[in-house]
Amino acid sequence: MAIAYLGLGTNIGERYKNLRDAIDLLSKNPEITIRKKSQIYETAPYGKTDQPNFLNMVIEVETHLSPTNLLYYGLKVEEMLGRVRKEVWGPRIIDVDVLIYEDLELNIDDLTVPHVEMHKREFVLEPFNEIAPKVVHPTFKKTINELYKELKRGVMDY
Ligand SMILES: Nc1ncnc2c1ncn2[C@@H]1O[C@H](COP(=O)(O)OP(=O)(O)OP(=O)(O)O)[C@@H](O)[C@H]1O
Ligand SMILES: Nc1nc2c(c(=O)[nH]1)N=C(CO)CN2
Repeated sequence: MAIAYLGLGTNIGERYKNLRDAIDLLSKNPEITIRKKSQIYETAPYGKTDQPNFLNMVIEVETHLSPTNLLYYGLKVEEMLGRVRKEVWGPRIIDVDVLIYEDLELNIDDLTVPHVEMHKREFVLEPFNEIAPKVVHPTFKKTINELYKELKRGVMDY
């Protein structure tokens, strides 16, 4: 049994429903138990800025799935909700990212854990900090709360 954190994001269609549906599908998998859910945050688009605002949240799950199978199930949820991949960082019905999986650092074909960009993204760190401020980022050896505060202060240099 492992603890993992997933980031959810949506900026097309019925955004609240998209999050509800994604959580529903995640919890329908017998290998996944949702333990905590952050609030839903309305966030300005990061990276590619000429697109609608996002709703973002972070959830804590307990799972028997391996990191790769958790990723694949997240991709399946994206597919079931009708996401069509068009452009990197572009608009999406739902995005499911594996942020952290236990204290693992993995860099394999389809999966990099911790998520490579997570420490630079307020839309990830703010909800993550709400539900799990003490979780340690395995690469930087800093807590989510420390990373969040650093990002807010603008002192990140990695
Ligand atoms: N930790 C991870 N979580 C989710 N996807 C990952 C992760 N690491 C690598 N990937 C790969 O990235 C691909 C996701 O591409 P996607 O189109 O969702 O990127 P994006 O959402 O536009 O950008 P970002 O991943 O920076 O949020 C997946 O097919 C998956 O194989
Ligand atoms: N606010 C916000 N901006 C983004 C998001 C997101 O989920 N929220 N996802 C992106 C690609 O993964 C790119 N930019």
